[in-house]
Amino acid sequence: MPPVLSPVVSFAGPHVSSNALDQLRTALQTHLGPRRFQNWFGASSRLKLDGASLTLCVQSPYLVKWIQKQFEGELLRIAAPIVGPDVTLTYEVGADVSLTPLPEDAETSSAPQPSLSRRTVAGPAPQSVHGRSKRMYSLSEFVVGEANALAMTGVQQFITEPASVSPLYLHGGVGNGKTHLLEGLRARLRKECPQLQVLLLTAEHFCNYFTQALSARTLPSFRTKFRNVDLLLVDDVDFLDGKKGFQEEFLHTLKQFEQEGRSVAVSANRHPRLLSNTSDELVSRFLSGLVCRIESPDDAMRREIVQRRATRLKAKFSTEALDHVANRFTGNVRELEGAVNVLSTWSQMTRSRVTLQVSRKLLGRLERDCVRLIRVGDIETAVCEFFGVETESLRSSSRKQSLSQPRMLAMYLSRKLTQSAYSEIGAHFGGRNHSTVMSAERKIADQLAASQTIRIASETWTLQDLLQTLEDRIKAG
Ligand SMILES: Nc1ncnc2c1ncn2[C@@H]1O[C@H](COP(=O)(O)OP(=O)(O)OP(=O)(O)O)[C@@H](O)[C@H]1O
Repeated sequence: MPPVLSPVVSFAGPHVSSNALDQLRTALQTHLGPRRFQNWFGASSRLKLDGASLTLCVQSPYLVKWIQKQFEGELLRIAAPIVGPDVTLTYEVGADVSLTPLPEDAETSSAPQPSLSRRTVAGPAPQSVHGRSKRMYSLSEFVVGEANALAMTGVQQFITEPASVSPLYLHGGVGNGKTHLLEGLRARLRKECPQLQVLLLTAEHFCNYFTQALSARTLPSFRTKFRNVDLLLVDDVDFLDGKKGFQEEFLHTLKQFEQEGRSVAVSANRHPRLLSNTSDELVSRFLSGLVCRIESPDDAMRREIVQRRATRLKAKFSTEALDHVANRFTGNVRELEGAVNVLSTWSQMTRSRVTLQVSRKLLGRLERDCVRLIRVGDIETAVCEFFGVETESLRSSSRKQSLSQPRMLAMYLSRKLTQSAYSEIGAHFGGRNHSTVMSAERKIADQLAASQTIRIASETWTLQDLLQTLEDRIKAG
């Protein structure tokens, strides 16, 4: 809760004295605390007073919006006893206000940093194994298509009006751009509004800081440091799943941000409802903002990503080679980029253009070396976990719908994601024959065509979403 405002200065009457502005600044500082005051009303903006009319000069329209939301009410309340009850507030943009630039924010160590004293903190280790600084992602480099359009819109909304979508929850499979979006978001915020204190860190780092504060008995200062940031971005919040103590602390942080009108964006590898070992309270907080799913990129997006990366690496690809790479690595963007790296390195080494033939040969080797084989057992495990059923039950002869539907889905996915024959799949799921598997495959295809929905616990899923979620989890291992 913000401190209760005491009328530090008495009403100055209609003739505002020249030091009214000083009184107002002092009162603001007392109310906001020196750090926030300095940040928003120090060198970065200028207050002018003419009679009862107060003007705040700031550098960008973005800042006006932000200050209106965050401080206008407080500012007028504080100003009233000093300037008079008729006080009005207007804004001036583009005045000669000097903005104090933020220090470079990248943490230079991969180890969790015990101190949060920087204005912004990059969470995951931003160094490569070679010790060079990691490239920071930007939103302009992010290829947008149907698979991630909602997430990108959510991010843009967070930039213009964070509170309207907070907490923003981005989720999707491995390597499909969640970290890229959060880093891009931070970079854009810093550019648009350098005063904003934006903290980006992984959930794992959050836990490390918390553990350290606990053992050093510095919990109050740990919490105060979080209180000082305007926007909190947390990558990989699924890390908290099953970690009760950390969840409580994170929930406490979210609540505090909410109470103070500050905003949070997070990313995770799955939908909040699939965080099965996360408290209901935290899940419902995640659900209360904007939840956006990021899917694997479609053909056109993959092609665009390959093209851009090849250009960035100054490698020449034939059109057929570009298509070949884009069609070969469909699972996630990280793998796609890895493939382009291999071909670009070859191109530089040989000073030659990457042709279809070269691409086939090199990627054929790469795939043999790295493609993870999915087994029917992996699919079974994922389906059982998702539906909360035991393996024995799934394999049993029971025809209860609560078992037959997940069993049919597991069979359908086994056909789709493995090379196993109908008879092998049938044998795996309780010694059933091949025609049972064929019939399961047909039924699920029909249900998909009919856009059927399925109810799991209290949640209704479209079959398509459910299958995609299961696929992502299986592929992620
Ligand atoms: N739509 C996209 N456009 C351009 N590059 C992308 C896109 N999606 C992902 N990438 C790139 O793919 C790589 C992996 O992305 P990123 O690290 O953001 O994935 P992630 O979803 O956070 O994965 P993880 O779940 O493993 O943390 C990065 O190099 C990123 O720049």
